[in-house]
Amino acid sequence: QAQCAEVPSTETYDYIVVGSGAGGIPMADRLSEAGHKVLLIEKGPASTGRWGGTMKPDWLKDTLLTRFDVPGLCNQIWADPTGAVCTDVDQMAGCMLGGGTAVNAGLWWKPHPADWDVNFPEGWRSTNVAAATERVFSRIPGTIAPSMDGRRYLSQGFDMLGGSLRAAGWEYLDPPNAHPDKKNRTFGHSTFMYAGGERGGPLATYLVSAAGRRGFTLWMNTTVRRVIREGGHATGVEVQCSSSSGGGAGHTGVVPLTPKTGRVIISAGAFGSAKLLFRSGIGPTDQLNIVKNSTDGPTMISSDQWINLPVGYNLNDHVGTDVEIAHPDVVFYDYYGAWNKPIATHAESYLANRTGPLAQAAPNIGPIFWEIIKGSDGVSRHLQWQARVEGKLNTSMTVTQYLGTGSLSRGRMTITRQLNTIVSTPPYLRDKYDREVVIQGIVNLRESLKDVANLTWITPLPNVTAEAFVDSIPATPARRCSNHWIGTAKIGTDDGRTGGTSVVDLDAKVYGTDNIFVVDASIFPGHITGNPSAMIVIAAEHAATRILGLKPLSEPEASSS
Ligand SMILES: Cc1cc2nc3c(=O)[nH]c(=O)nc-3n(C[C@H](O)[C@H](O)[C@H](O)COP(=O)(O)OP(=O)(O)OC[C@H]3O[C@@H](n4cnc5c(N)ncnc54)[C@H](O)[C@@H]3O)c2cc1C
Repeated sequence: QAQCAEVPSTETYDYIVVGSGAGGIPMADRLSEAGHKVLLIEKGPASTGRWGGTMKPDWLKDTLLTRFDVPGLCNQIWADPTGAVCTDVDQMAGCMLGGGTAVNAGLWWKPHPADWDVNFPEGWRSTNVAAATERVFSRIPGTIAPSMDGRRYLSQGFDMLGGSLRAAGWEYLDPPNAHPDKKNRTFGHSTFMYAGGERGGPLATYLVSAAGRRGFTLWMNTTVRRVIREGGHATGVEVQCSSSSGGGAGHTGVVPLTPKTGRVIISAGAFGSAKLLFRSGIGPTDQLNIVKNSTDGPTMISSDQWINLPVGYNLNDHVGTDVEIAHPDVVFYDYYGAWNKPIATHAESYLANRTGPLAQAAPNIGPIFWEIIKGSDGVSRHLQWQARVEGKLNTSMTVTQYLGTGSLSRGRMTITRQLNTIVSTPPYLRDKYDREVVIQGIVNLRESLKDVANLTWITPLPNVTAEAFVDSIPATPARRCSNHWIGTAKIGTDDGRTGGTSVVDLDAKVYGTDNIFVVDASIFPGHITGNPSAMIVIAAEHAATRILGLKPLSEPEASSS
């Protein structure tokens, strides 16, 4: 049994960052870089080998690598999520060091300007975040050729589908991240955050520089139960050893902030951050009452101190719509089988040089292609299509359509008495023009592929209309989820306490508080073109600059609370 250490009550921190995902790691790095004393608290265990992770198949056992390091094993999260994912969330979410960036497929996109400009407020537009974007892509450039010999393996699916799109007039981008503004009838190889043939990303960059600083402390296996506050001022956080984190050593007790000037940054993900706000008495009254009636009741802040904000509303995810095609040129590779029994020469070349199919993401992802379609409401909507070589046949490709920027549907997450979060209102296709664009995207893809010799449509079948097909798939997370959850603590100038929709202000500070911030996917007001992790890291970089620029609390602040 791992030990559970008491928190030393005399040690205080300038910043406590809760959650080590795409938002939390870069935030903790920037704050420590500025000379502050920073504590990063992660509820899950170590993931990649560098940080002491241990989960691995036999063929990695004599190496430092874990399953999270090897791109070709990223899909194991679907076969065996135990110990790596959150057990208090009804969706797939990484609960370990790195959060989603430890378990995801590593797709890594420089945002289209509209990803900021359509939904984010002034101060967070594409021109405002240009410096943050630069910084992120200089630290994590991403690659379209992850194998260390620069070769792309298993490219039959890419060649067939990419070649067909090209023949239909779609433009090839080399590479896509050199042209982030070109998202209309374009395609390219997938860009991954991988580096050196391994996962890379925030765990291999920002966390490494943070960990090298004396003022930085990392606790894993430690869950933050609540932010302790007096009115709108946080004084510390209450932590407990995580029960579900594979037995690593954690901490229990109350961690104090540096008196007066200390700050808490909540970066626990779209579900985790909302949950922590609820448990800290911040959110809609119906949700806070559920917490009050749970095991948290006795320690919950009294109801006269509750801050009524629309936490949990504005939930969004890309609506995923899968189509399946088959072509005799396409060759399936058994990435799932590579867990127990990788092809020997592929395991050898990966271990020796980080080359070959196992240096690439499962299950052979790409091409990625984009289209912008205007709904009859006049709103342009961005579609990203993501192909992978798997499906009903050995020659199948499944292609997922994500509806992103411009989508108007929203849902809601709520909490249960057992303190689990649930998607109580799925955000998918509630807006009729969102549905119209999803359908039109499929019509357009069929049209683009109609002259491809020997290509067969498996789903939808040729005699099914795109409309009937889209309507036949339930608008539920089980069928439409893309694992790109955002929006539960929206950023904006319309203060949610007085009828507005926003939970945090332009500095990512929770309305009604003077030192509690939320920085992660939760603050995104609306969805974006592609997979979100790079944009979340950019948002964290930008938020860090803004937060570091705030006056210390001991000095009077013009716009506080
Ligand atoms: C299977 C999967 C595949 C994906 N593929 C891609 C992809 O290829 N490309 C891409 O861009 N995006 C992908 N995503 C999405 C992306 O990973 C997430 O959008 C991103 O990681 C979210 O960042 P975040 O900082 O908001 O939260 P997270 O990365 O989820 O981090 C939150 C962290 O907080 C911790 N935490 C939560 N509550 C507490 C608490 N109370 N106390 C302490 N710690 C806490 C969690 O354990 C977690 O580590 C994928 C997601 C999944 C699940």
